[in-house]
Amino acid sequence: EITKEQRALIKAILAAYDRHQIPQDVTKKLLQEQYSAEENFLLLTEVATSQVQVLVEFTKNIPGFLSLDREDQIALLKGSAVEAMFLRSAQVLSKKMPSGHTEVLEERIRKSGMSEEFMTPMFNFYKSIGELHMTQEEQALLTTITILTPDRPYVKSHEAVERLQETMLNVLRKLCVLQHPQEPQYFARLGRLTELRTLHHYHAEMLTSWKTNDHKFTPLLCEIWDVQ
Ligand SMILES: CC(C)c1onc(-c2c(Cl)cccc2Cl)c1COc1ccc(-c2ccc3c(C(=O)O)c[nH]c3c2)cc1
Repeated sequence: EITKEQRALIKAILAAYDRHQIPQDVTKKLLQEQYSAEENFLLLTEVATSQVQVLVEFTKNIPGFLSLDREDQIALLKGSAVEAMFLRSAQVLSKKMPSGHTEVLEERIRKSGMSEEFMTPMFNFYKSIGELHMTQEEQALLTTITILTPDRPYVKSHEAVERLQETMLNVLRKLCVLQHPQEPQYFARLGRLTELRTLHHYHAEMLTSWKTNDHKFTPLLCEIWDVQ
């Protein structure tokens, strides 16, 4: 029994999630011919930069986000960007996004100069996300919940963020029961995505390994990931 307010919340978040997508002219570049490690890294950097811009716009539309302390808004974005991008790229790689050019994206990630040790956990995560068959609402809510994680570095008003996240978790819990009646454990399985945290940790090492091989990031990625 989802309340009227909760239904309005889902509608607002889903609308924002659908409205803020990477422009076609950026994702189309993934289809171009060159497949060198350098070319793949450059393309992924461009797509990631565009994805961060889209993420910032989406976050501004999360009801309640803009009423948080300004510095906390930045801390939440910086702390969640990698995890939100794992979720988004997972949706693309599990063939949910026709615009994602799934095979090409996977190929470029595998051949972008990232060390082998990150491939296995990363693609295992992609596989487990694919098996969840999340609806668009669940994807949007899960991304929102990831962004509203209170225990990110430098977040000051922990409780304010926790209250917002709790509101979203309550909605997602009810939605899962409604949308996956045959699987009462579904919401708990979504919780298993705490793997996201370990991927976040791997990612920091990935960045260092790319950096040591003199890979350049864009100013926006440097700012959000505190590199260089
Ligand atoms: C700086 C680069 C080298 C990097 O560093 N770590 C990661 C990285 C990696 Cl390699 C994996 C997971 C997370 C990150 Cl940040 C990346 C590349 O990150 C991304 C981010 C986002 C997409 C992505 C999103 C949406 C769509 C989409 C649609 O919406 O229609 C269609 N195609 C999409 C592609 C791909 C790659």
